[in-house]
Amino acid sequence: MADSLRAVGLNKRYGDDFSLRDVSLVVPQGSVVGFVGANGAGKTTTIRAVLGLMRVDSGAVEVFGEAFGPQADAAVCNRVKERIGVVFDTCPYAGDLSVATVGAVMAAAYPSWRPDAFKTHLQRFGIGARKKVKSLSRGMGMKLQIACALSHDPDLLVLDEATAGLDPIARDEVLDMLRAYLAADERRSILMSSHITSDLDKIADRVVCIDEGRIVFDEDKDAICDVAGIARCRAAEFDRVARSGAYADRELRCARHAYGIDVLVPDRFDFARQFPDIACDKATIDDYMQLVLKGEIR
Ligand SMILES: Nc1ncnc2c1ncn2[C@@H]1O[C@H](COP(=O)(O)OP(=O)(O)OP(=O)(O)O)[C@@H](O)[C@H]1O
Repeated sequence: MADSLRAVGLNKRYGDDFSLRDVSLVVPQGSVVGFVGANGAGKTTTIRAVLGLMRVDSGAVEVFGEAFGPQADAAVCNRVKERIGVVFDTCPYAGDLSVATVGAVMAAAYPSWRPDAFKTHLQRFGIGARKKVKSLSRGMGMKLQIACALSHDPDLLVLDEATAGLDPIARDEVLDMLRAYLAADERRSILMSSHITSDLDKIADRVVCIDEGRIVFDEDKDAICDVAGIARCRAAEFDRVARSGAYADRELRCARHAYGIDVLVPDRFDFARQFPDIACDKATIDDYMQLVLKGEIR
């Protein structure tokens, strides 16, 4: 299938403090791409860049195969924008608006707006239509944004920390809604940034990690959560693994603890065959990120 979103070589400099450096990102149709990274790594900046909400110094973005962004054809961009649902980490609607008025504003902006779907999502989230935006808690504000984003049947959802501020039950409910959204049309796709990597574990197909404005890995989720492993070594075992010739120079990442050394290995099944006496657990996205970003290289 084609790509819903393709960003190539994005560069953006914010003074001397921060730059996006050659950021490329692809969201294939029918897939969920999780976007992770530490605070200040550049996730929101990248998302704003791909949504055309800021000018980049160089690079290109295509959405649904069309050039997209401040430099692209305005009519094309407006058409494309109608097919994107966006949720930011803070509620963007004016505080004095009622929830019903937010719905009316969305209906005017999106020809594909479905009032019945909006009503259903609000009911599911327990948000009263008469409530003022300013009276909503942070979690309710996020739910309102999610209800809005899903009610115009977008082909691409871009979620920046959309589950932040939601309790675990609400997060699971949102993940269910996202699964239903995807199941309704196989071409739909999602780009979602999150610090709650257990959510991405449940829904993502790929995980892209950014650090200090650069993409540091772009991996199949199963390669991280099913295939990769964390070997729990003692010092002598780690030496044996590192000298075995099974791994290239600088291929292993490790973290030393008082009780031993955790080593990220790319394939835990292969590791178990070669070193059956050393325990090797599944990796989580958090383990993988920590070791790739902060691990000692061996
Ligand atoms: N308009 C701006 N002007 C100058 N610097 C900015 C601007 N917007 C963001 N930055 C800087 O860019 C860097 C990346 O910020 P960004 O919001 O993209 O990070 P993030 O990965 O989304 O972080 P978090 O997880 O904390 O939300 C930060 O150092 C931030 O201070």
